[in-house]
Parts: sequence; C-alpha cells; structure tokens
Amino acid sequence: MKLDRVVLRHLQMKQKSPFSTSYGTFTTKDFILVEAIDEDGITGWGEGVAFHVPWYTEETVKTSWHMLEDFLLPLAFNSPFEHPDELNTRFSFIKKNNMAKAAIEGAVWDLYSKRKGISLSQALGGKKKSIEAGIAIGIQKTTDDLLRIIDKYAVEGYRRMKIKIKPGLDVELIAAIRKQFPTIPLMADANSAYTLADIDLLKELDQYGLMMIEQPLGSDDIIDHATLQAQIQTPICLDESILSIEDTRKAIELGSCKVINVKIGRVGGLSEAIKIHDLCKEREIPVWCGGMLEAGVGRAHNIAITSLENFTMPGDTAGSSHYWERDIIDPEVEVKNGLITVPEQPGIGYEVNRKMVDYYTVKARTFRGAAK
Ligand SMILES: O=C(O)CCC(=O)C1=CC=C[C@@H](O)[C@@H]1C(=O)O
Ligand SMILES: [Mg+2]
Repeated sequence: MKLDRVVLRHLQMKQKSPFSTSYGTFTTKDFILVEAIDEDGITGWGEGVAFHVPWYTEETVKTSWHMLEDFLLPLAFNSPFEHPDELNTRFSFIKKNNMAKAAIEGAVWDLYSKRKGISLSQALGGKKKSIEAGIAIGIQKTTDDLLRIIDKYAVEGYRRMKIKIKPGLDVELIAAIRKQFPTIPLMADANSAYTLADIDLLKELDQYGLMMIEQPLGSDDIIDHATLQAQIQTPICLDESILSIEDTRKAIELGSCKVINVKIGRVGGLSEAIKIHDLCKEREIPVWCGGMLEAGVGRAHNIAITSLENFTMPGDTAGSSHYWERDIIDPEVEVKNGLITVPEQPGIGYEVNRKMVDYYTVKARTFRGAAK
C-alpha cells in the first residue's frame, strides 16, 4: 500500500447540547478529518479526537495539525507498507501526540480493510455482530434535570449510564439517582477531580453499587489509584492514565484498576488499542470503548474496535442523533434497543457524506509525497 495524497480538514460541528465535565464545557466540536488516498485511488477515513482546548489531554486540533503536517504525514508518505501496524512502529520514535498519530493510522486501517474487501471490524479481529451502547451524560444544572435525562435514555434502551462527578457534586447526586433508579447500570467519571485526601468520600460511594468509578485521581497517576483501589470495593476504571500497552501492564501489575477505558486516540491508534485489548483479555481485565464526542468517522472506528470480544462492557457509543443535527456519514449511527449493528461492508462500513463534510469544513489542505 502506498499513499498518494492525504487531505486534512478542520471541521467544526455545533453540538445539540453542551457537554460539561469537572474541567469545563464543550458546546462545539472542532476536529481534524483525515482522508488518505492510495495510488489506486482508494480512500480511507480517520478522525482526530483532540479537542480545541487541552483540557482532557495536552493535545489540541492545532497541535495535531502541526504533528501531522510536519512529522507524521512525511513518515507515512516515506515508503510503502503492507499493514497499518507498520505506521505504529514508524511513529514510535515520536513522543506521545497519540491523537495525531491515531488520526492518520485510522485512515490507513480503513484503507487497508477496503483494499482487502473486508470490514474494519474483521480486519481488527472483531467477532461481534452487534455491540451494546452506553451513554455519557455531562454535568446538568439540577439533579432533577439529570434524573429526567437518565429516564429518557433508559427508555431508549441504553445499556449503561455514565454520569460526571466532581467535588461537591458526588455522593448526594448518586444517592438521588439510586433512589429513583435502584438497579440501573450506572457509573461515574471524575476526570481526575479528586486526590487521596478525599478517600473517605470515595469510600462512601461503595454503597451505591456503581459498575465502576472512572479516573477519580490524577490524570497521569497509577500509584495513588492502586492505594485507593485497595481500599474501595467499587472497581476503578482508568482513562487518562493509560496511553499505551506499557501503561496498561504497569497499572494491572500495581492493581491500580479493575477495568480499562480504551480510547483509540488516547492510546495512539487501533494497533495499540488491539494490543491493550489482548493483554487485558489475558489478565481478565474487562475493557470498553470510551468516546470523545466523535462525529461519524470516529464513531465508526469505535464501533469496529468494540466488536473485539474483551470489550465486554457498553462504551460511550451513543447514536449520531444524540450529538448532531446531521452527522457526516450515511447512514447515521443508530441505536436500537440499546444495540448498534456492526457494519459488514468493507472498511468503516459507512459512506462519508461529502456535502456535509464541506458544510462543516473551516480549513482544508491536500498533502502529497514530500508534504508541505
Ligand atoms: O463521547 C461521549 O459521548 C462522551 C464521552 C466522555 O465522557 C468524554 C468525552 C470527552 C472528554 C472526557 O471528559 C470524556 C471522558 O473523560 O471520558
Ligand atoms: Mg473519562
């Protein structure tokens, strides 16, 4: 496989509703859409998941564009490759910038599976025909608002509710949810809002039967999480702390978590995500696919990776209409009875709608051979 050209586009899509976490609120999603075209004119699509601000990790849309333009695309154009895993190796001497790496690597995985005439799910080793969908709900103005929203999604059939918590908005909030929904599959994501000084409060959460608590402590920590996990019953799920297979191994060996949230962008791409999946399977650690408020292309990649067998818990994979008035793929991602069908068509299995892509594009540039 040899790349002929790559089109980078910066898209801006207004969200249907704001998404608030312990660190801030998103109302508009800015992201990079990658279109990679090979020498035979076949196209693969990837989606960068870095936000326009470095709140979740240090990467942004601008840093991703810079990394792609100045370092990653030249490496991708450098010589032909047989398999997308080779990009992961080629990029490995460049420190971090995982979301930028994953954006081009994802486009190449789509291209690779289209060239083989198989679905991306099949190319990744996925077995499931459908996946269970969970939903992530941002911080709401009032508890009543949150309860209403949970009720709506429960009726729609979502298989897991994830709420966001932060200091001052935790134990009472979860108690109120449990009062109204005693058995609903519920988890809480703290996005690193606590420290070990909050251990008594975090122990209190054990009484509410949460599926897990996601990233309660420091965003780069695995030591304090191990101390906390030893003292609470609720499984800890690591998100921000896990950037690679090595981080995964260390966290498992230290006992820092019992579950891992695999985000393709955060770990540097699908090749690394598969390795993490395989190690977790071997060590009996369940994984699930985290969301980054993706548009259709990123969502399609998430669906494909979730079809691997150790993705045993529902992820942040809501349907397109939860986020957007109009997504950039056809058909849009639909959740029926809490399930999403894994496409069987070659590649990501959804058509990219170029009219919608053009509508949302604020900047575009084509790179060839030597880039620049
Ligand atoms: O994609 C979704 O539906 C939202 C998933 C979600 O919870 C997150 C999105 C973006 C940044 C993070 O706060 C975050 C998470 O921490 O998992
Ligand atoms: Mg999280």
